[in-house]
Amino acid sequence: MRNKAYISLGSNIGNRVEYLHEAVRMLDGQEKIKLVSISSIYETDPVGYVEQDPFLNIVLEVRTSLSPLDLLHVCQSVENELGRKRVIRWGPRTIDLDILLYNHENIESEKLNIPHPRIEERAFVMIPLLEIAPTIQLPNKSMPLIESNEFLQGKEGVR
Ligand SMILES: Nc1nc2nc(S)n(CCO)c2c(=O)[nH]1
Repeated sequence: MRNKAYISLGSNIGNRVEYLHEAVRMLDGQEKIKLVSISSIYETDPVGYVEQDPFLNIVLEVRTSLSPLDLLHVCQSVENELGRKRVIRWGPRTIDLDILLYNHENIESEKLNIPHPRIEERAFVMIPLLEIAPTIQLPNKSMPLIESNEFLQGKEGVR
């Protein structure tokens, strides 16, 4: 399995830890996906639609022989299996899986944008990602994320 991908998982309804564990078990159970690393679980305030409960977030590193689109389909089937109902866009969800990175590829399509467009604005993504991949560098960037991201450098808002 020569492809490396990073996946962000979040849950803010019900037994959040169990939903995360079950989603990880389902991903790792796929023959074409191998779990390599899993971050700590972070409790995070909701961003986007803020009238909802806090999330638990993790980031995984996986190896896979699946194409980005097929990996997306697997993530979507895990969401459906665990009862994700898109009642309110950006609203509460039992489980949410977002593909953050796939090798060093840039993918822009209707169904899939990689790197995930909001990686650099979301501490709930960057902190667990950097925990498991401290030297990660986003495609088309000349520096590692930890150096290039203003948010992480504490410069955000300082002009
Ligand atoms: N803290 C936090 N806020 C979020 N807002 C949305 S939408 N989501 C779902 C992922 O896009 C989250 C999340 O996973 N964590």
